[in-house]
Amino acid sequence: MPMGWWWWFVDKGKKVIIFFIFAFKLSPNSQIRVVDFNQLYDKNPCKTLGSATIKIIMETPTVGMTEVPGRGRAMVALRPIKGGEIVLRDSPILLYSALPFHSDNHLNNNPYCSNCFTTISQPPQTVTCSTCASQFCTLACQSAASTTSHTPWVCQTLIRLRDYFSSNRVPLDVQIQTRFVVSAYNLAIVSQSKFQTLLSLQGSVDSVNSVASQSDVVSESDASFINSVICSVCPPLPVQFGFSIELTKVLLAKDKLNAFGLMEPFSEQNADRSVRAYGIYPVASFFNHDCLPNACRFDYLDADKSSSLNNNTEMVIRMIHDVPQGREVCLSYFPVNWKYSERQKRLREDYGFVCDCDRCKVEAGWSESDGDELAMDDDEGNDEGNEEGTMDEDVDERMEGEDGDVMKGDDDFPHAYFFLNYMCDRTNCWGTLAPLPPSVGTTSGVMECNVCGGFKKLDQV
Ligand SMILES: C[S@@+](CC[C@H](N)C(=O)[O-])C[C@H]1O[C@@H](n2cnc3c(N)ncnc32)[C@H](O)[C@@H]1O
Repeated sequence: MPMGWWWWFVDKGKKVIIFFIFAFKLSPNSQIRVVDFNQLYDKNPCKTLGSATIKIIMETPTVGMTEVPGRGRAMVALRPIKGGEIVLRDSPILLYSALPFHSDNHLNNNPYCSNCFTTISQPPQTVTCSTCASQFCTLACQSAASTTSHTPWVCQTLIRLRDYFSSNRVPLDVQIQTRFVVSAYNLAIVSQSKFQTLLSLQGSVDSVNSVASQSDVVSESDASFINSVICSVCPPLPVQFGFSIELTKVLLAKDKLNAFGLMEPFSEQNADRSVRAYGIYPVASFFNHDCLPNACRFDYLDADKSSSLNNNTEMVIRMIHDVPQGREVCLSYFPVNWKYSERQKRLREDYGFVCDCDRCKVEAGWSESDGDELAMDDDEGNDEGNEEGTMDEDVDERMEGEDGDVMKGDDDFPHAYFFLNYMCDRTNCWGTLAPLPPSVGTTSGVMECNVCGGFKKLDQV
């Protein structure tokens, strides 16, 4: 609940000065918005202040965290929520590149800012670190990074790791995990409180091991390898951070269960869009999975950064449709058109649970070929473009039957409604559609795709 105090006093008998101090014990999605500087002007004793009256609105929290047996922490609707309503804006405590180390110095191979991961395809825009040659989108971003994601320790570490990985062939997933561990230890250097937040997220080596097959748990040998590379190659970490193989393994488990994949820019020509960066979003991490989600996430990495109001790394979670109070709000951890066996495999091996959502209950009774009508693997049956096992909701997976033949009879396929209404049908997209935020009490008539960013009117859907 919000608690507020305010004081006012008269300055030389003419001006009234008011101070507000608020203390909060709120769910993380609550916001204060300064909405109107003048609205109270005529009704308020602050009249003599003219335009200095500020109205502060506390938005009622839409979701709150609770424990759900068998599912751990979960986000639940605290009141009826409309389709399109924003239930969370979350900033990352940690972002790291999903590209190999050798790509770092070449804008053609790695056209993303090393700090905020916006696309910087125009060389004149680029700012280059004079020590390690990492690229940044602006001086301001580089300057912000120097005390957060790109400290002197990271800068020196990158130089050495690029050298190391250019002369040793190491699989991409291990390079990406190494980037994560470096970012996580750097987080311990720059912010103990954020590091503790990272440690408080779901994920221990045991929890992943419990259901997953042995081949897919946080690999003991990968963790040892990454640990030894960081010990032997990187500048030493301050002793008090307790750098150890055990901590490295725990961190990798947190990453596996909680990292969100942030995708490359969408293009209809590119069926193999992959991840540009991963992010740990501490509150968004509390959303559980459902194979027919009622909310989806949007990111705006390539949004115009010229306005100081635009925080391009913020994640926005919006409702896909209305839900009643008390309903759990869930995301899908991967594109919703994946077939039953793929979804079960991913959730079991990477997230350590067996999904028994309503959709899985129905599809469990289908034959494999029924599932094929909904989703398609690549030729080897792999989950193309989504090999990192993290919450890559946006990864492209094509749904078979593009001409509209995906729908089975209603009895076999009760969730047909979801696919018709909330899945984008643009070539190579297959994102999820959610209404734009509603204006007072009404759902907006325009749907936005969380992958291609396209808009559709509800009556076109
Ligand atoms: C990103 S976390 C979600 C928040 C988590 N429940 C917590 O307590 O912090 C992912 C983990 O939540 C649990 N989880 C998510 N969706 C679930 C579901 N549908 N059924 C059971 N467990 C689920 C699994 O343990 C999974 O590894």
